[in-house]
Amino acid sequence: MSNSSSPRPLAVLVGVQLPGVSDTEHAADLAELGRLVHTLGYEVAATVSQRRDRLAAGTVLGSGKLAELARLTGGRGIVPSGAKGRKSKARERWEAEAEEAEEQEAEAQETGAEADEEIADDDELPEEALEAEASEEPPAERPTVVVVDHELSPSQLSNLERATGAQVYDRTGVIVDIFHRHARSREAKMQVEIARLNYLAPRLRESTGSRERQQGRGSGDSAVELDRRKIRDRLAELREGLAAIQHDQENRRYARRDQLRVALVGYTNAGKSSLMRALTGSEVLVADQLFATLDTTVRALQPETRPRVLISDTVGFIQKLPHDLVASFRSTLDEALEASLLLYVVDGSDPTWESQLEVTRSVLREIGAQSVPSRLLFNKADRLAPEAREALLQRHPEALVLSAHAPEDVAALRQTIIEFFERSMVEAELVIPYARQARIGEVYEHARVLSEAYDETGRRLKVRALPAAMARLTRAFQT
Ligand SMILES: Nc1nc2c(ncn2[C@@H]2O[C@H](COP(=O)(O)OP(=O)(O)OP(=O)(O)O)[C@@H](O)[C@H]2O)c(=O)[nH]1
Ligand SMILES: [Mg+2]
Repeated sequence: MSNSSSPRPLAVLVGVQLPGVSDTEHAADLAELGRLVHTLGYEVAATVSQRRDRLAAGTVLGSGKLAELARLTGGRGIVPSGAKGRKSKARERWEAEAEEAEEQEAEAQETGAEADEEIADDDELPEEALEAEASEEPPAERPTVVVVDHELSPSQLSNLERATGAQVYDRTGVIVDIFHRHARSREAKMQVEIARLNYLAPRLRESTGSRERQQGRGSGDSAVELDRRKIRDRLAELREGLAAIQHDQENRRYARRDQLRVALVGYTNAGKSSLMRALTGSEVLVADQLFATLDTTVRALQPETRPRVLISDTVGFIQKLPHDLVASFRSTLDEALEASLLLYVVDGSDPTWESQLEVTRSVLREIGAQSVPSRLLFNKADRLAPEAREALLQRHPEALVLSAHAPEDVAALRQTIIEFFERSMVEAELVIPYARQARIGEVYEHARVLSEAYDETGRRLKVRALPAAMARLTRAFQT
């Protein structure tokens, strides 16, 4: 099938430019979708884009554009159906929650109207008002996958599959699949499976339903019910397993509570793992892929400081990140919540850095991390012209502009981190009775010892530590 220059299967991107979305934003959205699709292993062969008031309720695109898309994939361009379009119902469906959609489907089955075959095209703009581009030449090999840059209802998804003859993904589906592929730890795998089952459940219902309807109504209900029960059971099992893992993690986090902690947060591919590597000398995965990192890694800042500073690398964010996925990565993000300092990593060389920063801010706001002290880092400075660098600093004079690949920049960042903690530390004297010398290690772990003296009461240490750590140490060694 594939030739040597293009060993990847081909995909077509589909985007609808809705009112209020500028050309630049629309192009950036599609470019990002292309990178997601590439991360998933496909080559983008063409893009079909249409300007519309809203997504067509039945098939996203209007009939003309749908036919154009189907020519690329080799499909028929229409949804095989005898059913009349009933727009209002279709629109309701589009807006409805998955559970509601399910009820409507049952209702439609009863009245004999196939809800998923309703196509409403009358909200399409006149042909001349459309600004559409598709790649001129259809590729020699046909794309086998269509990826739509919007969240699709189960019926839109199956309508598009029938019209194009290709496998159809929506944006969420692509992200869920990438997460599935990149999950490494047991915890991440479980989190992703929960998100995936939640995502697949309504779609599974739909496709199972239509297959069974072909076999005769009624016969399928028990099978669908069985699938649902299986999913429910599996979800319960996963949640239980996850709760146990997360309990362990909470304990580990609790043990680290007094340590100096920094979390790298930011948009996917901004360079968080690269900075993590550079700051800690660890071998975390760095890749030019979206969502390369799904697990939180915690390592000490190198060369080690006293007390040591722990750095965590976290999962990246993306615009329109499905809520379920955010929820399932909650525990990863708790790491950020408990840090004393958040480093917001932004790819300064990306023309959409502002909206990427906004996405990061809003996710962190959502989990309540907006009050954690933070520092803005514009990464990939090696790709910036001096003027671009200036422009960034003009917008954010408080930011650091740096490159994860430049050792002197990383050294400066290390210094910034150390100074941040230095400013928040307090000094005090601890007296360690001779009887409790065995616990001296705790002092060294959480504080920096400035001087030592001995007298009849014990060892007198002048130390610097964060206020909370100091309070705990003082209590621990009180006579
Ligand atoms: N030119 C340049 N490339 C960089 C820099 N930092 C990171 N990169 C590249 O950007 C890509 C993504 O880097 P990662 O460190 O994996 O990014 P991340 O933020 O951890 O991404 P996710 O884990 O996917 O969220 C890789 O190809 C890196 O080599 C930099 O300072 N300059
Ligand atoms: Mg990473």
